[in-house]
Amino acid sequence: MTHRGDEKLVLRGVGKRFGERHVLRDIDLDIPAGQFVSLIGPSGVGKSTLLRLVAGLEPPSDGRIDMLSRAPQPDIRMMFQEDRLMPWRSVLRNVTLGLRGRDAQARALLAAVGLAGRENDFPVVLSGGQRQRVALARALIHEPELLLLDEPFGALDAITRAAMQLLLEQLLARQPRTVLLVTHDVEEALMLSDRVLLMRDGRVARDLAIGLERPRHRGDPVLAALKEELLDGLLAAEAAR
Ligand SMILES: Nc1ncnc2c1ncn2[C@@H]1O[C@H](COP(=O)(O)OP(=O)(O)OP(=O)(O)O)[C@@H](O)[C@H]1O
Repeated sequence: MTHRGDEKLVLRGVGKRFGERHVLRDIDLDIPAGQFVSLIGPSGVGKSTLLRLVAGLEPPSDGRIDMLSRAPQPDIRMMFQEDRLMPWRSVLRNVTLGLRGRDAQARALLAAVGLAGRENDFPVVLSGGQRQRVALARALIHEPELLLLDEPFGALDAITRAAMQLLLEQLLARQPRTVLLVTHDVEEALMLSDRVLLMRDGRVARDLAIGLERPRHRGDPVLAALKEELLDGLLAAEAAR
């Protein structure tokens, strides 16, 4: 489905309970088309749970989540810390999984993620960063209205991680998508996001607009000040657990 620019993700009074445990509460959010939003917060605060609710993998206990779109069935794709590729399928066949007649598009996407010439390789011979590139191509070939990223670069070394952040930024500049990213890395959130949500005690405690120009520079003093502010917020949220 082509990105039309008029979709919107809306959450109203969303809560989630697992038995007695109230993990998420009172989440109200409006995320317009093309916005890149990061979710940060202490471990166990409910970031992944929120992503799973938005993906429709689990129902909320309270409230509602709507993807307002002209598409009858908006496409939502998810990417995880593990690549979740099929080891018995080639790189190309992982990207075209469930699709027919899209080889040319898959090859072009693999070239865009830096894997030209690796189409016939199997995941086992790729590095962790390369496998995440395939996972990214596999998500993007569907031209999703919404891309849900659950710490997709969390298992990568710092340099590969920075390269993946840059790649994601470049791909999104060419083909904007609405993105929800869960990350523990405050700098990653600041490099990529239009908006950072800091979660605390199952709620959105801070909703910070990041108005920095792109491409962004890690040494930018405004970014450094925002980083400090978010780290302080994270530490306070951690202390309140
Ligand atoms: N299916 C489930 N059944 C019971 N409890 C669950 C379930 N899924 C998540 N939880 C609980 O909900 C809370 C939030 O988990 P979640 O994975 O969303 O946190 P998170 O913020 O993503 O944490 P992390 O940063 O460590 O990945 C945790 O206490 C977790 O144990």
